[in-house]
Amino acid sequence: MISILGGGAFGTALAVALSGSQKVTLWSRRLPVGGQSPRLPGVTIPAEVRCTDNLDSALSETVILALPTQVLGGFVGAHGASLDGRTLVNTAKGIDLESGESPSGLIARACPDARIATLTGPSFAVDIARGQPTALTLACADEDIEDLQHALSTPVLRLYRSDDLRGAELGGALKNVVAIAAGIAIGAGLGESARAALITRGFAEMTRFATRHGARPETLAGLSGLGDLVLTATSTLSRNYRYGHALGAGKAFDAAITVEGAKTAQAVSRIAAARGIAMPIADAVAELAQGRASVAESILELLRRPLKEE
Ligand SMILES: NC(=O)C1=CN([C@@H]2O[C@H](COP(=O)(O)OP(=O)(O)OC[C@H]3O[C@@H](n4cnc5c(N)ncnc54)[C@H](OP(=O)(O)O)[C@@H]3O)[C@@H](O)[C@H]2O)C=CC1
Ligand SMILES: O=C(CO)COP(=O)(O)O
Repeated sequence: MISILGGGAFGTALAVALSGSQKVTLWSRRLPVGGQSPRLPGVTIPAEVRCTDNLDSALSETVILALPTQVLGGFVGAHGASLDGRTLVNTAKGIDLESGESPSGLIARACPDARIATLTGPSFAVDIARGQPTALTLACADEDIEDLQHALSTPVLRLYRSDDLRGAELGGALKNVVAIAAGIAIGAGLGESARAALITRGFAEMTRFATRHGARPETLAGLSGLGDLVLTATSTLSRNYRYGHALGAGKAFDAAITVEGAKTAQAVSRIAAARGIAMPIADAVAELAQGRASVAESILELLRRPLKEE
């Protein structure tokens, strides 16, 4: 039995995908209307999925947290007593702006006796909900998760295990920042060559930042890092990419849409400055997301950097 907390796009997609092999309860603060989540229109939640807005009645031994990073700390803080002691699977891809914590760090603080894992990697909610083949990373720092790997895998949802929780989470958080930069490049009309350069140099930044935080470089080159970067930085299905595109084109973007990379860029830029880690692309995205620079200024700033070895 699996509980999923958060009836947005990803929580709903996982509920649909896992309901073929598991009893699934989907908790959300807004119940689906006509069997559909307002965050994933066009996907009908099967009748076997129990949908509820009563949190206490929703909890089973294994709980998937499908909430955005910036609300996760408040949520687990408020419900820590009910969630602690269970297996908690994070799906958020970001860094908490207030504390600088990873999603699993936020959960560990509120639930010290929980077994905590993170599910991450290249996967648009709509692909998972439609049963299209997907490969993801399931990471946990120091506990056996083979049982969980099997419980959350399906014939079309293939989970790889990793003990590099830090690397898996940082890859997922940082790729959103680079995806915004890639969207800016196309939105501003800089061309696909510029986007390829940003993706490549962005990947170098991701690896630099993550390894300085104890991650293994090969994790960054895996599904949770490079794999998700390739998906997110090249697809108009990505909200981070579309947000960047709007920024680059000088167009408005709906503030109700979840864009993890905007606040994460600010967190990354602040942490990197404090630790002396060069992150020029994340710095530029952070400035643009706060309206503190123009696209033209940011591009000039990146191009003016001293020439160096690759
Ligand atoms: N969508 C995707 O393709 C994928 C997303 N992810 C990651 O999963 C995480 C969740 O994303 P996603 O599902 O897409 O986001 P959505 O914006 O689609 O959904 C967010 C959900 O969180 C709920 N929510 C927001 N604030 C609160 C709160 N304070 N208390 C309770 N519920 C709250 C929203 O409710 P309401 O609708 O009422 O605001 C909504 O149900 C993100 O970190 C994302 O990066 C990972 C892989 C793929
Ligand atoms: O993380 C995702 C795909 O793996 C979803 O990306 P967006 O949040 O940019 O839509």
